[in-house]
Amino acid sequence: MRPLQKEIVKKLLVQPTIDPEAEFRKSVDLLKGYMKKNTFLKSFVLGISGGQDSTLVGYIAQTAVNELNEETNGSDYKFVAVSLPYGVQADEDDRQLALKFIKPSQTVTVNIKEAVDASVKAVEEAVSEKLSNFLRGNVKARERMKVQYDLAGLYKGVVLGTDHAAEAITGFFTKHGDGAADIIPLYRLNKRQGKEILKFVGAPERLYTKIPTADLEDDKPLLPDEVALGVSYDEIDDYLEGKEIRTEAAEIIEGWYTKTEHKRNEAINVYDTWWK
Ligand SMILES: NC(=O)c1ccc[n+]([C@@H]2O[C@H](COP(=O)([O-])OP(=O)(O)OC[C@H]3O[C@@H](n4cnc5c(N)ncnc54)[C@H](O)[C@@H]3O)[C@@H](O)[C@H]2O)c1
Ligand SMILES: Nc1ncnc2c1ncn2[C@@H]1O[C@H](COP(=O)(O)O)[C@@H](O)[C@H]1O
Ligand SMILES: O=P(O)(O)OP(=O)(O)O
Ligand SMILES: [Mg+2]
Repeated sequence: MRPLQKEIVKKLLVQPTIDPEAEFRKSVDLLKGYMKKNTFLKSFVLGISGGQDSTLVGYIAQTAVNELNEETNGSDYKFVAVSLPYGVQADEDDRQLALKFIKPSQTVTVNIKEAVDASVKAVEEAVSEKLSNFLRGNVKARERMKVQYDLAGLYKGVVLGTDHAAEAITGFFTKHGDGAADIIPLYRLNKRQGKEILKFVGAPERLYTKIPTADLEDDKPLLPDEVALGVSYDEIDDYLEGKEIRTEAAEIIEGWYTKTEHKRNEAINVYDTWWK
């Protein structure tokens, strides 16, 4: 293994192979255990995009809620699935399929378009400059984060995140946007391991064979993550499993990893040395 690869694999805790049933149970039990320990909490909140990762975390959350309600002979716990389109979402049918599969306790839809456009307009007017489509994309991700925290406050909940090893390694998330959450049940898994679990729980194939997209840029609708990153998830997954991959691909991954180190750390203070 390359020296940095060794370090990354150790840090991100990815196993070369998984038992999907055991890993599914681990994530469900994490959520249940956290609720039992923090008795004030009664709900999980998560944005459902119609993509692979939110389908999986949503299903894990609903399973945890169903089991908690069964075990307590009640209906106190709920999973709040949040649809957060910017205007009309191109892959809305996938979101509907994901919701049909998850069967969430509650669904909330908040169209973020007005809030995002108002925020962008205020900043542009203040600085007399335009924000690029890329920067506007990050405003969308942060607005989605804000709405999820509004709902968590309202429903005595925690916000779930979909970050996993294949996103963490590349820093492929908006800082304090989709990167902000209270619990991240997929941490330790790569992209193909998430697929394996979705297959195990019987999710519609379309949702785990779908091309991953952040879908944030107005001028590049449904832009595949792999195009934005310049490397495939297959290669990222192989790298995370400790396998040898093309040198060019390894260099791209390590370039993202190094550039985004700040996203995997708390805000920098005088005692920090990792950045030196
Ligand atoms: N279409 C797409 O696929 C698409 C579009 C937009 C964003 N994204 C995703 O969102 C991510 C967001 O982009 P981003 O990373 O440019 O924005 P970001 O807002 O997540 O991170 C950039 C911010 O981090 C801080 N920062 C940058 N370098 C730093 C450093 N060395 N030390 C400390 N702080 C630092 C700065 O505040 C900077 O504005 C992209 O990498 C991608 O994952 C995807
Ligand atoms: N359109 C969306 N509606 C609800 N939630 C969304 C939407 N787009 C993204 N999300 C949430 O953000 C994460 C990260 O998405 P990436 O595709 O990995 O960038 C996603 O899992 C949803 O929870
Ligand atoms: O986070 P999601 O659910 O949007 O999945 P993907 O990253 O595969 O688009
Ligand atoms: Mg997505």
